[in-house]
Amino acid sequence: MALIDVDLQLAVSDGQRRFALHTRFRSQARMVALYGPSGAGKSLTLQAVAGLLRPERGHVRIGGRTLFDAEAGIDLPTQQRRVGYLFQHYALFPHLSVRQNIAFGLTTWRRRRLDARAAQRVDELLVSFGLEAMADARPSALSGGQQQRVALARALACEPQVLLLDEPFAALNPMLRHDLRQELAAVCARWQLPVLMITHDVDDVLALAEEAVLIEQGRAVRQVDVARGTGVELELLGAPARAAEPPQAAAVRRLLGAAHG
Ligand SMILES: Nc1ncnc2c1ncn2[C@@H]1O[C@H](COP(=O)(O)OP(=O)(O)OP(=O)(O)O)[C@@H](O)[C@H]1O
Repeated sequence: MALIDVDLQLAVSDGQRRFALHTRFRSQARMVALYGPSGAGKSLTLQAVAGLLRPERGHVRIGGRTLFDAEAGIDLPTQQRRVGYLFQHYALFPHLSVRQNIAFGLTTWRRRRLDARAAQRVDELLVSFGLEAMADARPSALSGGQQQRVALARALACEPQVLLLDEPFAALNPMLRHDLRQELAAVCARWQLPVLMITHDVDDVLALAEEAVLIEQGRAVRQVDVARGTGVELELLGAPARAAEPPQAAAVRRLLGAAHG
């Protein structure tokens, strides 16, 4: 059984334009990158996995759990999907402290106080992300890297069974990216979660992902094994995998770079 098994069909429209999405891929890898040009449908895919968008057809299975299955009539609400979501630019609440940001998903509008177990979880996250000293600070007082850590801690607070990362490095300067890639890799290894990550940057793929799915014009077109530097055309699933020339990194760049001609 695949760790990540996604088959999504949906259409969105703003009244004038209609965008049809059909992304289908399966992976045994723990760290999968969704890569492709702007407007290709990467965020829509992630949103549908999280339950923020309802597909018309298809299914989402992660770690053996079915989150959505149109045919079987299964559509778990977002809160029950056990999904940790790291938004682009982190979407931290500026008026809340670091501690309150991390705790946010564990409270409700009616009940703002944490129970003892949830409070302990928040404390543990503050420690494991090295944020205790700034627990009462506002996000604006933190560096880009610290903000990313708060956002990751918040995504992990609900004890998710999958982590969805939307451009986790987009808000960072290139100097920080390198360090935070290492940090994110360590976090993912430590929490042993399947991760689906959107990126525009092939260096993110090379540094972090085991597999990358190339998304173009609303379709998952190619699945790339990063360690081997090989790819499979998804529209022709069942066809033999294409071998690419070494070195591995150059092959991955070429396979993914094909998105841009
Ligand atoms: N709610 C919506 N209503 C109408 N169209 C939408 C909606 N959300 C996204 N789209 C359109 O769907 C297409 C895919 O959007 P999506 O955000 O998934 O792209 P993306 O690959 O994540 O791009 P980027 O890398 O720039 O974030 C785009 O053309 C976008 O304009």
